[in-house]
Amino acid sequence: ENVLPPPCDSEIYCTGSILDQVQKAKLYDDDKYFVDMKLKVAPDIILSAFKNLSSVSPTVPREKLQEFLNMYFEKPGTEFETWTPPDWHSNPAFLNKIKDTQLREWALNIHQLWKLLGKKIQDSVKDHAELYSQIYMPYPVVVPGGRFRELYYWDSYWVINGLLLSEMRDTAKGMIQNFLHLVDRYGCVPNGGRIYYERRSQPPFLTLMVENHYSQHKLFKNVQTLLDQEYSFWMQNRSVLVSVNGNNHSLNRFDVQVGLPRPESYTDDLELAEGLTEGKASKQQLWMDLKAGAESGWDFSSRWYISSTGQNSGTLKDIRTSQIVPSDLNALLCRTEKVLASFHRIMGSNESAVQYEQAAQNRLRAMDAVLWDDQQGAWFDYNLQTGSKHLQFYPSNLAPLWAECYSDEKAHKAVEYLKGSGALKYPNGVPTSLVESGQQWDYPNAWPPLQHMLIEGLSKVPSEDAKQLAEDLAQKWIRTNWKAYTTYEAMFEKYDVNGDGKPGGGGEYEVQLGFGWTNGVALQLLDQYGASLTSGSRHSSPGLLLIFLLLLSLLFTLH
Ligand SMILES: OC[C@H]1O[C@H](O[C@H]2O[C@H](CO)[C@@H](O)[C@H](O)[C@H]2O)[C@H](O)[C@@H](O)[C@@H]1O
Repeated sequence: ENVLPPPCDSEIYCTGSILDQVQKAKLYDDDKYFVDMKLKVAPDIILSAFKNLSSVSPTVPREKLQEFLNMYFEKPGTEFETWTPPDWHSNPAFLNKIKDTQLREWALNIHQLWKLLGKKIQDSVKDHAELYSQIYMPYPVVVPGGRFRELYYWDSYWVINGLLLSEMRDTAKGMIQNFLHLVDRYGCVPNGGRIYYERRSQPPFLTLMVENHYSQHKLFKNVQTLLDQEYSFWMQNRSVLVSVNGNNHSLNRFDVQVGLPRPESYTDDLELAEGLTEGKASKQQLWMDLKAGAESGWDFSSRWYISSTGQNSGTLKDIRTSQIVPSDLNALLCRTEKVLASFHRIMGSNESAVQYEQAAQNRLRAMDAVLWDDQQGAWFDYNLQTGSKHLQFYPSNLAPLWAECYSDEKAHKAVEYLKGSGALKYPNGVPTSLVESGQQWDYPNAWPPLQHMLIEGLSKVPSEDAKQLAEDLAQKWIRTNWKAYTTYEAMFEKYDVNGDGKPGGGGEYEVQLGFGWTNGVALQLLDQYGASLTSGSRHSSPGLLLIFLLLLSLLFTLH
């Protein structure tokens, strides 16, 4: 088990006795608080001061620990300087597309939020990296908000799409440059901008970020090289061979070969591992699969459970993320391969373009063979332990529609699957699953990125029916976000499908507000469907109400 590397090399933020004792003492409500604090002096001085302190009593009493923290650590959030995005202006064109005046006003409020969520990291983080867990970024970042005081990888895809609608091209470009810088430094994009995230990633959206931003711009050779490098990271470290009907298929999974508890959720991981009887090795396995769950972005969900009987059931202790081949990750990589092929064509490197096209075709074939279920009519996660699919509903079962990675008539079947799944009956969005596990990536929570991928996927299906469904889901989601906003004056990271404007819950931390991807998705839907969306239900739109009143008065006249 010692072969596994720790989450990072810092003996304060990722391993060691200070981390262990401070987190176990539960001095703060959230374990993330301590690992986000800045050191007041060099790590060596802090380590030897702690050594002295624990030589008196190996378990340092709570009050002494608090004194020690007051002396050597600063509260989180001090690493930013005051900054307002210079490319922010008050009237981006997309606002004029929104017909409902209340929604238009709200969109302007959301647009204003970029000024609060945009942060510039001080130069001292670059010059004295050893004092911070925050990773220095050369360009300003837009953070999700709340406890998330750093850049997040997959969140930023929706943030950047929102920034582009807000006509903040420089801020969006800076975000992308930060991610390219991270690939250059780490070989992949870490989960988020903290050193304790550096040995795991998140769903790889960088190529699609570049595609959206550079569509009207020149693509540079060095950008292409870094995108290729990120792709290689996923192929070299996250591939798995699946054998079906005598054929081998290469697909991808989330898999983090890193030991120890997650520093930012240290006591959660320790407590979860407590009852394990099989010794330390199985603890390490649990912690690896928890990190792989975090890498998936779905931390945590029944989606990653494999119980002792091989079923997709159980509790968080049954998490086996690395033993599951996810449909959405493979759909995303398929779309990435196609975009990388087109980038290489633009750059004139036809040989590489052909290789990527071939990779996309191979993946399509693998997804057909391993993930597609013709009887059900959707793509399901594949369990490597049992060699079977998990047939429970998750919006990720429809991800290939969003990625446009499917063959034949599958799209129409998938729309029928969705209609029959039971997931469309909720008034406030599509739930993350139909299982109430207490985890945040399950029922009754609905998450912005999943709503967006589903809506975009349906809107691309060549059928009026699917397009109408997409629009109906957009209306539901906007109404949920709007209702919560009118009640709490806030945008949340997730919502409750039954709550009529109620934020989501569950999982290991309180629901957060801010919120980067929620804002990005709301702006995208308001842009796309702004001509028809209303702040009330569809039936209370002024047009329909007027027709209803006219009919009513006609009836009265006839009588
Ligand atoms: O601290 C617990 C976990 O928090 C993050 O996950 C959640 O927030 C992220 C930021 O919005 C989001 O990307 C992720 O999908 C959420 O589940 C973090 O990414 C995890 O690594 C961390 O353990």
